[in-house]
Amino acid sequence: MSLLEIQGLKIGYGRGRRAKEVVHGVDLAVDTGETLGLVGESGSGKTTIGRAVLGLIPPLAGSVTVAGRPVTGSMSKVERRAHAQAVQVVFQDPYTSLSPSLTIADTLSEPLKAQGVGRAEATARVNDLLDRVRLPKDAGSRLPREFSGGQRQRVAIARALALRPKLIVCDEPVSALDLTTQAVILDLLIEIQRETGVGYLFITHDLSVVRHISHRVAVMYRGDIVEQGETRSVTGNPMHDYTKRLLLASPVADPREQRQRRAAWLESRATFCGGVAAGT
Ligand SMILES: Nc1ncnc2c1ncn2[C@@H]1O[C@H](COP(=O)(O)OP(=O)(O)OP(=O)(O)O)[C@@H](O)[C@H]1O
Repeated sequence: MSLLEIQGLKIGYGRGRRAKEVVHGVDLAVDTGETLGLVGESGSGKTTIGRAVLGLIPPLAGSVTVAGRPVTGSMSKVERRAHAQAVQVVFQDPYTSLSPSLTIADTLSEPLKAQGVGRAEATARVNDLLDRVRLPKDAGSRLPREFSGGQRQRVAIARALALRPKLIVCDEPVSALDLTTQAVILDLLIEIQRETGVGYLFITHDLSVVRHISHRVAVMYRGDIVEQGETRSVTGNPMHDYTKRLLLASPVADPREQRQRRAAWLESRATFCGGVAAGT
């Protein structure tokens, strides 16, 4: 059994006549030590799936299991606690995801204390976490505002690692960073995965990020997975028209190839689904 298993997952928002299904029966899996890139345009349902994995939205149908334990809306307190230990999250915005009034050490020790870890062990683990994300030890006594976006994202990663989770939902964790910092943070996540065996459900709209970090990729379009497989094969030989469009929209270093892609993308925009694809 995979670390994360999602089967026939349907999710909707609203009630009664306002009810709207936005995820239409999705199957996904992530193994220990693996990164699955969940890619698709804005509004396709990626974050909604991430929230279901975190146990924040009950599904309309289907199932989510993490390390063999079902994630449901009716988990007991003990089950929720075990789930919070097994699955953590890193969000997109390093400027709003950290409490501005807590020192970095307090930010990192908070989840440890909530799980009953004693003060001395918490201090040792905070130092270890700072080391793991390559922040200096004296970072612990400082506040988030004293750090750059990339450094704050290191803190957010350290906080996610504090409880030694099996799985981390990474929801656009590098989208707010400049390109160089993006690459550094992605390399850090890869290194942490090699050291700890953590699995990542890596949500992004950016295929170049997926290429960098994901072993496999699942492409979402309007609430459905339209294609999934090994990253190399999906990005090298896409089968679905929507994946082809995403690839054309993904930036490349060579300016000439970039111009050709832009022209092809504009052409595909006119023809794909009669030009009505959302968010383009
Ligand atoms: N709390 C909510 N209430 C009602 N509808 C919602 C809610 N959250 C999301 N939606 C809708 O669900 C659909 C999927 O949204 P979701 O945020 O999962 O997409 P996404 O692929 O993560 O997009 P983005 O990349 O912009 O975050 C969208 O149509 C969105 O408007």
